[in-house]
Amino acid sequence: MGSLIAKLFKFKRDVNITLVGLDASGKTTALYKLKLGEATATQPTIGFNLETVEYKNLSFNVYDIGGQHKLRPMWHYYYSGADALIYMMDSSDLDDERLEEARASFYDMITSDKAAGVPVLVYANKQDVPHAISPEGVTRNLGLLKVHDRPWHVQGACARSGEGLYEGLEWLSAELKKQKKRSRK
Ligand SMILES: Nc1nc2c(ncn2[C@@H]2O[C@H](COP(=O)(O)OP(=O)(O)OP(=O)(O)O)[C@@H](O)[C@H]2O)c(=O)[nH]1
Ligand SMILES: [Mg+2]
Repeated sequence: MGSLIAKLFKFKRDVNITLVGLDASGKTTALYKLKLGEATATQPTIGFNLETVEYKNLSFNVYDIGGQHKLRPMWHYYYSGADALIYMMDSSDLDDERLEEARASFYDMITSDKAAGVPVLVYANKQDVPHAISPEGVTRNLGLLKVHDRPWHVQGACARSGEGLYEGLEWLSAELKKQKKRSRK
């Protein structure tokens, strides 16, 4: 009955998404591309942005958290209550130190007990830049092949043009649907 009413009135299910990643990886660009359909000029985020992005029957409340070094200790406050996590990776940044920082911050995220087991979507962003690391390379670099305690997916993307952003949300919505079905059993 509940689902019939939801269908009739097209009720949307709210899901909370926490979006993190190193500074300048493209989080805010992606958020506003999804929200407004255009690439907006961004400033480094101090604190967070919150926007709701409608996709199919879901309302994604996306918390986009600033990624500068001094802000990263704040990320974990936004993990509790998250239905899914998105990690934004700047695939064009081939600097060894930055790759290590990305790996370390990703590891902190997936070992946080505040969002244990929730699906993780990684955007391998900036695929438009020549020599960007491929989604397979990002998978290896972040150590995802060792992650077995949750569903994960790496999606190649270009936040400026929007390429790949909705494909990522498509994967997330399918995962969230599966989880909902499992929780009803
Ligand atoms: N070439 C290219 N540039 C991008 C892409 N996505 C974002 N950028 C650029 O990367 C820069 C940083 O983007 P932001 O969206 O502000 O990065 P952020 O992750 O929100 O950064 P913080 O708020 O500091 O954590 C901007 O100049 C964007 O235009 C992309 O897919 N390709
Ligand atoms: Mg930002």
